[in-house]
Amino acid sequence: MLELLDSCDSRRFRASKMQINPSFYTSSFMAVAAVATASPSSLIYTRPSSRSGGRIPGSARRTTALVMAAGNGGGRTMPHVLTVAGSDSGAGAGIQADIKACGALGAYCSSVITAVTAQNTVGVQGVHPVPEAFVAEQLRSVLSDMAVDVVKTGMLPSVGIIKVLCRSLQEFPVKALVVDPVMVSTSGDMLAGPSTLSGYRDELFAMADIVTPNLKEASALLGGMSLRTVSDMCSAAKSIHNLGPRNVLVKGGHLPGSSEATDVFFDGENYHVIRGSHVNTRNTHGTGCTLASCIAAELAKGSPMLQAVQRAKTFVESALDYSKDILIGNGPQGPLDHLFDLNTHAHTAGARSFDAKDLFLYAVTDSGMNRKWGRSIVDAVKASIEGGATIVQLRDKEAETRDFIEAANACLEICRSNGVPLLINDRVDVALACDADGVHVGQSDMPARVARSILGPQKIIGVSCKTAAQAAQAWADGADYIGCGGVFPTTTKANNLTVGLDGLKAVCLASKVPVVAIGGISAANAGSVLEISVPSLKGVAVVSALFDRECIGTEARRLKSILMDTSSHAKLSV
Ligand SMILES: Nc1ncnc2c1ncn2[C@@H]1O[C@H](COP(=O)(O)OP(=O)(O)O)[C@@H](O)[C@H]1O
Ligand SMILES: Cc1ncc(COP(=O)(O)O)c(N)n1
Repeated sequence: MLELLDSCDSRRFRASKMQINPSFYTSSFMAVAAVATASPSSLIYTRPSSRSGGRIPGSARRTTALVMAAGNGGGRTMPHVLTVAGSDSGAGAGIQADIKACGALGAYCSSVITAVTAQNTVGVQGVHPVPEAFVAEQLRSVLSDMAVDVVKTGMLPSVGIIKVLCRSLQEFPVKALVVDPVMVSTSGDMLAGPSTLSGYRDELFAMADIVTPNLKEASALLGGMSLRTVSDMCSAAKSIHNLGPRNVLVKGGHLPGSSEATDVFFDGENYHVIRGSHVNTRNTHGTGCTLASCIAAELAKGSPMLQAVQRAKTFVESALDYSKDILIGNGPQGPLDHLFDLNTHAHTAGARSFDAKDLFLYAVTDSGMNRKWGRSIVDAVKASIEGGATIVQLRDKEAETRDFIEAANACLEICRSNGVPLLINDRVDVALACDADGVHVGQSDMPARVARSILGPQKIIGVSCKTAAQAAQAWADGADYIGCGGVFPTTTKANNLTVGLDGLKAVCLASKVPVVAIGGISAANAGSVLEISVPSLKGVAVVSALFDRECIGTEARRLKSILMDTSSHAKLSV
């Protein structure tokens, strides 16, 4: 019983972070409650209905899975995206792109195939839709067995298939639905007939958390409206929003005469013009599928919607840039290399998985502050992640080693289940003992070079630096990032020299590794820090602005939104 309620709580924790589709949680909670009050054996031995072809019917199957998972002590779950889309034999778009994109972002991707296409870099040579009943059967197979977080749709070749999908989603609610209304391929070939427009408008959009049409698709959905400018894209986003989805992203990859790749995001209240650099390449086949899959993967990982969209956009831009010279096929539209990150490091055996974006909102704990507010380190870390912290560092200069390891293990569990790295301040032994993601060392702690030789190539190492020379040394010693500060005066660290915004800027300009700013940073000045606008500055680290506050979650949310606003307005590369 306790385990069941625990798992329910952690799901609700993620739900509140995503702020989408609460019905999923209601139904999961009810399923858990039903299991908790029923005899487990009566559920495990539910007789399969003949209509379901010998399988256990959906809802009972789901509750059975919960019982079994709880009975097994609960395994490690993964963020899970189900893509419902067409197969592209050339593997640049469709199901194949979706699986690669989700994999690259750390999400598991199951697939329901709606059509098989014969396709390559020249165009689409043939389309073979899968019968509706078999699409329904695939949906039931996946949704009745696996805890899918997010469903992402691609090519839905007929209204019948759209209706089948809607019925499945009503039977098996998920946390979020991402709809990419695929109609025409980059090569100009039709992938879904005009009759699907009514299916999207009348059935699927009302269930969607986000819809991601390109310019042609947005125009078709709006009866042929002409879309030539960003302002047209905003009007289109609003009109499509009126059709029912919670959010709309109109993609401007094909905006005529633009030197930027500009998309418009509309959440029903605010417009966000998301600008990216236009990559000059023939390899743009599958960008739309990739973008929607990345949004789905980020949502499954717990990101809020706007952040998911921004991360997806950055991923597509990086993939395009990395793949711009790749030669696959002889036609005009080549594919992307979704696994560019893996392939960039493929030559470095055991490459570590540090992502500089994780430095965005860096929470550094303080044992004294937690004592003062009467909360445990675990509760403090949990609240900071709930509020949006992207990396956590445990800093405790007083704890007994045994207590420190115990606390680190408990925090690691929370961090891992939320995809947030956990670093240990100074104590390389504690990091090794609990297999944390890495350490952060100061100038008088163990030298980074020694820490690297002890921890090996895969762990993350950060070093505190105040000068360009220290930053150069940290890089030479194998550091992954540096923390630069104190930027502003602070009471957290005695006798800490303040470098100011100018000192921070000088270090950022000199550093060959990503930088996080630290020292006296709070909601009042975080924006001014990011505004120094040096590409190596990836985020801010905060101590008292989170942990010396009554409500850590609220403060983290406030800081995160300030950072996101500043970075999107100033078009910073954080
Ligand atoms: N050449 C490019 N350089 C940079 N970003 C691009 C380029 N082409 C498309 N994008 C981006 O890729 C994403 C998919 O857009 P788009 O190509 O318009 O969709 P689709 O593949 O559905 O036609 C968008 O975020 C868009 O801005
Ligand atoms: C099976 C399938 N699904 C989607 C697309 C759209 O991708 P793109 O617009 O890049 O051609 C495609 N070409 N094939």
